Amino acid sequence: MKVFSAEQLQQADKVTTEKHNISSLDLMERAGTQIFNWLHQRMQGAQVPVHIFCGIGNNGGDGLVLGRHLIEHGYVVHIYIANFTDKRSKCFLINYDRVKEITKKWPILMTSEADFPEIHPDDVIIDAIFGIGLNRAPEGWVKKLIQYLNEQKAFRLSIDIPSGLHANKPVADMEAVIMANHTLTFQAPKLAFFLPDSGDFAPYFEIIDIGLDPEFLHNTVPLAHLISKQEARQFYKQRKKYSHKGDYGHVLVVGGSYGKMGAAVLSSKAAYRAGAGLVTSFIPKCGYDIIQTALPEVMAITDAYDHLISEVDDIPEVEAIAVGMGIGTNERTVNALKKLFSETKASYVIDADAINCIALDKDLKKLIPPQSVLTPHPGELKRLVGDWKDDYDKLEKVKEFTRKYKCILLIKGANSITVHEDKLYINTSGNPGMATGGSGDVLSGMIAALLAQGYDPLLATVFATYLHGLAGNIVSQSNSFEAVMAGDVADHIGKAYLSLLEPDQPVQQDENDQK
Ligand SMILES: NC(=O)C1=CN([C@@H]2O[C@H](COP(=O)(O)OP(=O)(O)OC[C@H]3O[C@@H](n4cnc5c(N)ncnc54)[C@H](O)[C@@H]3O)[C@@H](O)[C@H]2O)[C@H](O)CC1
Ligand SMILES: [K+]
Repeated sequence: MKVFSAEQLQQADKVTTEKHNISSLDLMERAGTQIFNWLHQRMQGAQVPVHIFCGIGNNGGDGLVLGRHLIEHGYVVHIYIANFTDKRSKCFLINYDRVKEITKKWPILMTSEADFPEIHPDDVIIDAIFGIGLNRAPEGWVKKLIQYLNEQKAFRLSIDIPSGLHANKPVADMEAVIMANHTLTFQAPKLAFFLPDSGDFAPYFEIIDIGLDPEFLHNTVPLAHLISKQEARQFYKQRKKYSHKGDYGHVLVVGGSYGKMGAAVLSSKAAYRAGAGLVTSFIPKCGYDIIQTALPEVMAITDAYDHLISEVDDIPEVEAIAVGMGIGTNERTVNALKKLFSETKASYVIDADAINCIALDKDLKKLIPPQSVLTPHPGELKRLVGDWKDDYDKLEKVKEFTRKYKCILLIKGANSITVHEDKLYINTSGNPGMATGGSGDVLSGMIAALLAQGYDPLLATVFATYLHGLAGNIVSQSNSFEAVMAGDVADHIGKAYLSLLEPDQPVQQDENDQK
C-alpha cells in the first residue's frame, strides 16, 4: 500500500474533481458519509452524546457532514466550531448552512477557553479540527482545546489525521496534538503514523476509500510503501519439487565472541529456519562446542583466536554472509572485516558490531560491499550516520548514506523501515515483545537466508523483516509480549511462512461489529 504526502493527496483531490466531474463538495459528502457509516454501524443508534469539534477548513467540513447524518438518524449530537479565524473554506460554509437547515440553529461557536463544554467519560469525541491542511502548530486557546480534549476520558475519534499532526513533517508542538484512540484516514495512511516521534498519536487507524482517481494514485511515486501480509505474500518464492540443498544457497554466519556465542547460534538457526540450503558458522574457537551442540545441522569453522574473530579464512564458497552479531570491536576484528569485505564476494548482511566497527573505522566504511544490507538498531544507526533532529531528518540521513555506499539499510524499530536511496518500505508486523536480546541476530540470519535463496537484497530485507515480525506476533499470541524470546521467534519462522500463505478468513459481520 502506498503512503502519500499531504501535497500528493491534495493533488489527487484536484485531479479527481477535474477528471471525474465531481465537485469538492461531493468528495466531502463522500468522506463524511463514510465516517458516518462507520460510526453508525458501531453505535447502532445508541443515545450516547457525540461531541464533534470542527475547524473551519475542509476537515471541519467533514465533521459537519458527519454531524448532519448523525442528527438525521436520531443521534444526540453537539457540534462545536473552533472559530480561530474567519477564513472558512467554501465547502465548510455550505455544510455549515446545511446543518442549520436541519437543526434550525447554528452550531456552537467557540472563541475561547470559556466555551469548552463538559464531556462525560462515556461520550464520544470527534476530532475534525485540523486535517492535512495543517500549516503550523496550533496555538493559544486552540492548543488549549486540544489539551482539554486529550484530558477527557471519552473516546477520541480523529477524522483523517489527529489534529495538530502533520502528515509528513515533524510535529511542531508535541503538546498540541490530539491523542486519538482511533483515526479514520482518507485514501492512504500518513507517514507520521509510523514514525517513533509521532506514531503514538495515531496508534490505531483504518483507511476510508473516498474514491480518489485510481490512475493518479497508481502513477504517483509515493513517499513510502506499507508492507502488510498482502504485499509480503507476493514476495514469496515457491520451492521446487525437483530441487536440492544447493538450490537454496549457502549462508556463512560470522559471529560470536567469548560470552556472546548466542548471537551466532540464533543467527545460524534463523538462517536454516528461513530456508537456507546450508549454513556454516565462522566463530572464535571458544564457540565450537557451543554451536555444534546447539545446532547439529550447522557446519562450524573456528578462528585462530579463542575469544574473538581475527581473520575469516578457510571458508567455503557461499552465496550470503551475515556478519557482526556479537563479534565486538577489537582492532583485530576490524582488520578481519577489512580483509573479508575486500576478498570475499557474496551478498552481505552487516549487523550489530560489524556496524560499530564500520562507524569506528573510515577505511572499513569505504569497503562496504555494494548492495550490502545493513541492519542497525537505533544506537548503532546513530554511530553510523550521526545524530538526527527528528524522524524526517533521520530518514534523509539514511537515504543519503544508502546513496553514498550503494547499500540497503534497515532502520529497526516498532515499524522497521527499509531504505534504499529514495525508496522507503515500512513494515507492519511485529510487536513490543520483540524488543528483546537476540531479536536482531535472528533477523540477520533470515535476511542472509533469503539472499542465499536468490531474493534480491532489497526484497530479501523487506520480506525477511515482515516474516520476522509475523513470527514474533505468532509467539506473542500464545505467550504474551513480555515472554517473547529471540529463540522462540526463530522457532516460529515456519509458522510465519504458513500463516503468510494461508488464505484470508472472510470477516464475519458479528466479528466486525466487535472491532
Ligand atoms: N483529498 C482528500 O483527501 C480530501 C480531504 N478532505 C478533507 O480536507 C482536509 C484538508 O482540508 P483543508 O481545508 O486543506 O485544511 P484543514 O481543514 O486541515 O485546515 C483548516 C485551515 O486551518 C488553517 N490552519 C492550518 N494550520 C493552522 C494552525 N495551526 N492554526 C490555525 N489555522 C491553521 C489552514 O490555513 C486551513 O485553511 C483533509 O484532511 C480531509 O479531512 C475532503 O473533505 C475530502 C477530500
Ligand atoms: K482531524
